[in-house]
Amino acid sequence: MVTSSAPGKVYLFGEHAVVYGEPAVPCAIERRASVTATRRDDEALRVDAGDLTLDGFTVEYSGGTDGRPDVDVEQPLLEAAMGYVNEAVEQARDATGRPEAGFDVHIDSAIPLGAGLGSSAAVVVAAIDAATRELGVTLDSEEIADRAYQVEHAVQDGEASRADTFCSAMGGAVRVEGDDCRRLEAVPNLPFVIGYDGGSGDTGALVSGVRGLRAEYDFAADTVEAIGDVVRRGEDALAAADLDELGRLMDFNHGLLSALGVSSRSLDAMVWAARDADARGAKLTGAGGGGCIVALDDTDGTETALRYTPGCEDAFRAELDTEGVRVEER
Ligand SMILES: Nc1ncnc2c1ncn2[C@@H]1O[C@H](COP(=O)(O)OP(=O)(O)OP(=O)(O)O)[C@@H](O)[C@H]1O
Ligand SMILES: C[C@@](O)(CCO)CC(=O)[O-]
Ligand SMILES: [Mg+2]
Repeated sequence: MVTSSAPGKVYLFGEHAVVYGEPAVPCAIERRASVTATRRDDEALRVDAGDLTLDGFTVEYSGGTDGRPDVDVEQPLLEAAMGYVNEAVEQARDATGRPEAGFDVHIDSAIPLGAGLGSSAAVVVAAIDAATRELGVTLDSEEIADRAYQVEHAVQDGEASRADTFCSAMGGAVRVEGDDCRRLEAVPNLPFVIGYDGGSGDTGALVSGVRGLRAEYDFAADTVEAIGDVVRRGEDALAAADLDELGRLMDFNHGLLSALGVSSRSLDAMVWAARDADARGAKLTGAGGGGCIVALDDTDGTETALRYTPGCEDAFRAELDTEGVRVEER
């Protein structure tokens, strides 16, 4: 039995545009998904994902395909929900040359699902690490990041960047531009405050929406490029530890994401609550549609304001997590 964990993330800048080759800067946060993998005697995969729906469910895959959950969930919904774990186990089998290996997988996560905090990447990264170690193979973080990216790419129908998975595997603040992924060193203290509307967005559908707009309208393609420009300016502000400029650029980034149709009423309400509370800046994080915003504020103002904002279900401070994937127990 091996338990590994990996962090979620917020985007300081650049989600969506990163899918089209613009740079992005995601930052790992101290909220983790833990995955325990235990080798089985047969080839089956049994997944126990207590956080997956309101009640959670357990599903057993015999030979990887025809499993049924122990609650009444429709097959397409089940496949959508199980896709990430299934593919992560396939990657572990491939990496170890053990296509027949069966596992009991238990997932325990403090990252809300589909809310822009990278729950899918964290689960996939932790699952690949735990399952490969359980088979006696230790992959380095870069290989885990790469294999986790293959999973997101497959499950999201080819609509994924390396950003979430690289950030979760490596930890810290990272910069991703196409296949070029690196950790940013000497990052200033970033006072992140997160607002969560209790909802979620469908990453694949939101990415497809942006792809469609970009193909249809030149100005939407220009908007994607403008996000890239914001990120490049943001990197300078980050290097200069200029939090006011970072905040202004986050505000701008939110406006551009909003133009691309990936914000929502509650995300906008939380962004405005943060701005009214004198946050240095605020934007949605991740795919959008619902879920979380991230603000920069070193005072308690934004957190307090978010608590009183209709539509905001939870507000909390998030520390940068400098550690990526790690073993918790074996
Ligand atoms: N605790 C969990 N247990 C099992 N599966 C999980 C868990 N957390 C996330 N997942 C998988 O990840 C999916 C959500 O991924 P999705 O990419 O839509 O959102 P996200 O990663 O949270 O947000 P974003 O990609 O915008 O940062 C879930 O539907 C599920 O398949
Ligand atoms: C929307 C997106 O840019 C971030 C989702 O967290 C998609 C991706 O990069 O794969
Ligand atoms: Mg995701």
